[in-house]
Amino acid sequence: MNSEKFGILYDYTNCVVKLQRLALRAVSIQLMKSIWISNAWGADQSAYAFLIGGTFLKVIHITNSNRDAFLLEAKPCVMALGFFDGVHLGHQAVIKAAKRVADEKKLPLVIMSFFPHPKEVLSNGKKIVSYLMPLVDKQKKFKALGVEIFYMVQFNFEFAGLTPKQFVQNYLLDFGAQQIVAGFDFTYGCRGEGNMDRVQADSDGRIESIKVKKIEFEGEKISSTLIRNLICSGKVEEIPYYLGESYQIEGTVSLNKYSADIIVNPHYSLPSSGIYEVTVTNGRETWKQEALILNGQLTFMLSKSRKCPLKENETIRIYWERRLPNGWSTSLEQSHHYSQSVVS
Ligand SMILES: Cc1cc2nc3c(=O)[nH]c(=O)nc-3n(C[C@H](O)[C@H](O)[C@H](O)COP(=O)(O)O)c2cc1C
Ligand SMILES: Nc1ncnc2c1ncn2[C@@H]1O[C@H](COP(=O)(O)OP(=O)(O)OP(=O)(O)O)[C@@H](O)[C@H]1O
Repeated sequence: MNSEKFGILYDYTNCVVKLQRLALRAVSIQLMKSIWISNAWGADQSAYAFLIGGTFLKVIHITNSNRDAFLLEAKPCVMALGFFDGVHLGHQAVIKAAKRVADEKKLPLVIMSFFPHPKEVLSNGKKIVSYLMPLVDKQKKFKALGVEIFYMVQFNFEFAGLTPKQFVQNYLLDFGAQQIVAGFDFTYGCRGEGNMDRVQADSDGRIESIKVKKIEFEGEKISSTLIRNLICSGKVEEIPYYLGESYQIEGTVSLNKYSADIIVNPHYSLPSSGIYEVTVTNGRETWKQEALILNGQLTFMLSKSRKCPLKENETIRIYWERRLPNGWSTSLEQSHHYSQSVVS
């Protein structure tokens, strides 16, 4: 074989080998990406784009095993950090501060969060956190605040054991964080020893940090825990001061003869037993409604005077407005008459 022919053959073989390597890498990245983080709010893949109002929020579930594959795509960014259950007014202050910096620096706004809740994992499952909202609602709120990428890192004992410096190097720097933003009480790394005052040192001076001051209402720190407690004690009318809006849940309608049972979707919290005024929307109509919670079951008492807007099996959104004083038996009685007239 002359040298020219050999050269062409060599180039060709080299090219095929390179293409094969590239294809293998692409396949292995896809395989790595498809490794599913278990139990993550019912989502079914580890990376997907979430379309809201014509723009996308990229959601990426990171595990120990797929981390390296996603690193290949990481770009310089401004990153806000925390669990953010409910995306209350304190969380919004953090995300808005991060958005301002992202806009100034012309960098994408990224959130790095964790799942399951660190308290659940670190208590060995003894502490169950009753979430305020499922992932899909959190994503909508993030998107509305201008977040472009949402990393959800699997929180397990191996991750919890990272030293503060390892976390900063392997997760913040490696994922492109140039600036991080978190609240005054954000901690990271083994035993929660890292805090916002040592980010510069842990990143060898490569990440700047902004620590957002405590956001309070009437002298109390606004927190997811406080909102969970308000729900638990039925004080739903106080929630907008902390959340910025009424507490919302979603459920599916199951019509009975005299009432409607609402099967609440997973990862919402239900207020304590009692009668409440709620606003309901089914996408076609929005109306005020009395709701009864008894033994963890949510039931609507239907009004005698108006046609039932609910349809069997439809999904509705419920806004918790206020707890009503006693007198629910009267309403229930009315709903009996009402439903009878509809059914007969
Ligand atoms: C890599 C890493 C390791 C952590 N290890 C611990 C730990 O060992 N003990 C602990 O109490 N918290 C630990 N935390 C949890 C944090 O203290 C904190 O709860 C978590 O980052 C969520 O922040 P947020 O509650 O402010 O949203 C760790 C956090 C990170 C990011
Ligand atoms: N009231 C607040 N003011 C300022 N920053 C806050 C406030 N609440 C939370 N943050 C910040 O928001 C991020 C997410 O916090 P986190 O999810 O722990 O909220 P939380 O309301 O304290 O939750 P929990 O009550 O479940 O501990 C963190 O960076 C945290 O420091």
